[in-house]
Amino acid sequence: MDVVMTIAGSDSGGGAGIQADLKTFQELKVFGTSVITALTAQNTLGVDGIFPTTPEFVTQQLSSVFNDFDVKALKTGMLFSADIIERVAGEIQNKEVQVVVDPVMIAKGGASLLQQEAVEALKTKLLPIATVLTPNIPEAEVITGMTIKTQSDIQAAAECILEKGLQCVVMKGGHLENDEFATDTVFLANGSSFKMQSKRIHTKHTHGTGCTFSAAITAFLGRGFSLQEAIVEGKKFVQLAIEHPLNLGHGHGPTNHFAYQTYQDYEVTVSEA
Ligand SMILES: Nc1ncnc2c1ncn2[C@@H]1O[C@H](COP(=O)(O)OP(=O)(O)OP(=O)(O)O)[C@@H](O)[C@H]1O
Ligand SMILES: Cc1ncc(COP(=O)(O)O)c(N)n1
Repeated sequence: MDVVMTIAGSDSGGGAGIQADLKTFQELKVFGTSVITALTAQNTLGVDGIFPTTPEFVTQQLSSVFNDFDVKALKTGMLFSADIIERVAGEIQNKEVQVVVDPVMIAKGGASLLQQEAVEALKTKLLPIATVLTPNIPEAEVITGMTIKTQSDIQAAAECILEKGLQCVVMKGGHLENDEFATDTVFLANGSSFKMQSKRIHTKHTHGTGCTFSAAITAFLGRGFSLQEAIVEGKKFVQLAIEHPLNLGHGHGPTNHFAYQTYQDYEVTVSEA
C-alpha cells in the first residue's frame, strides 16, 4: 500500500485539517500518516482556540515517520508559524517525495491560521521545494502582492508563483464570482496550462474544501498518477464531496468524503486555459 503524509493542523470539528486529510486518504485507498502542527478547538461555526505544537516536536514527528516509512507524497496545510515552516522545509528538502502545498491562511470563519510574518518563510523556504501549490484567490494575492480579478490577473499571478521554482500551481476559483461554475486553472512550469470546470454547488457546507482537494491530489500522486491526472481526479473528489453534503453542525458544515466511492458519476470538464 502507498504511504502518504499530511502536515497540518487538527480540526476538532472533523471537517478540515488533519481529519479531512486522513478521511480523504482512507477513501482513496492510501495509508495516511500525520504530523500535527497545531491543535484547534473548532467546529462548523468557527475557531475557538489555537494551541500550536513546538517546532521541535514537529521535527520529531517528521523524523519518526520518515525513519520508518517510504512516504511517496505529502501535503502541507495549516503551518501556523515561520519556525514550523522552516522545520518542515528543512526535513523534507532532501527527500524523494512529491510535495503538495495548500497555503492555508484564513479559516472560513475568519480566524488566522498562519501568522503574518510566516508568509515570507512560506515563499522562500517551502515554495521552491513544492511540486504543486493550490492557492485560492486571496491566498495567491497575499503570496504575489497582486490584485486578482480577471483571467489575465490569474495567469500573471501564476507565472509569478512559478518563478519560485515549483512545478505547478492550481489557482482555485472557489472564491471567484460565478454562479454557474467553479473553475480552477492549472499552470505548469513547462508553460502549458489548462482549465478544470465543474458545476458550482450552492451550499453553505464548504468547510474544508481546500484541505480535501489538496489531500485528494496527494493521495493520487502517492498512487502514482501523473500530476495532471492527480489534479483532475482530485477536483472530481472534492466536487462529489460538496455535491452530496452531510448537513452536520450549525454553521459551514463539512463535505462528504464518502461521496466519491458512492457516486462515481461526475465528469470534470478539462479545456485549454
Ligand atoms: N460551491 C462550490 N461548488 C463546487 N466546487 C467548489 C465550490 N467551492 C469551491 N469549490 C471547489 O473546491 C476546491 C477548493 O476550492 P476553494 O476555493 O474553496 O478552496 P479554499 O478556499 O482554499 O478552501 P478552504 O477555505 O477550505 O481552505 C476547488 O476545486 C474549487 O473550485
Ligand atoms: C486545522 C484547519 N486547517 C485548515 C482549515 C481551513 O479550512 P476552511 O477554510 O474550510 O475553514 C481549518 N479551518 N482548520
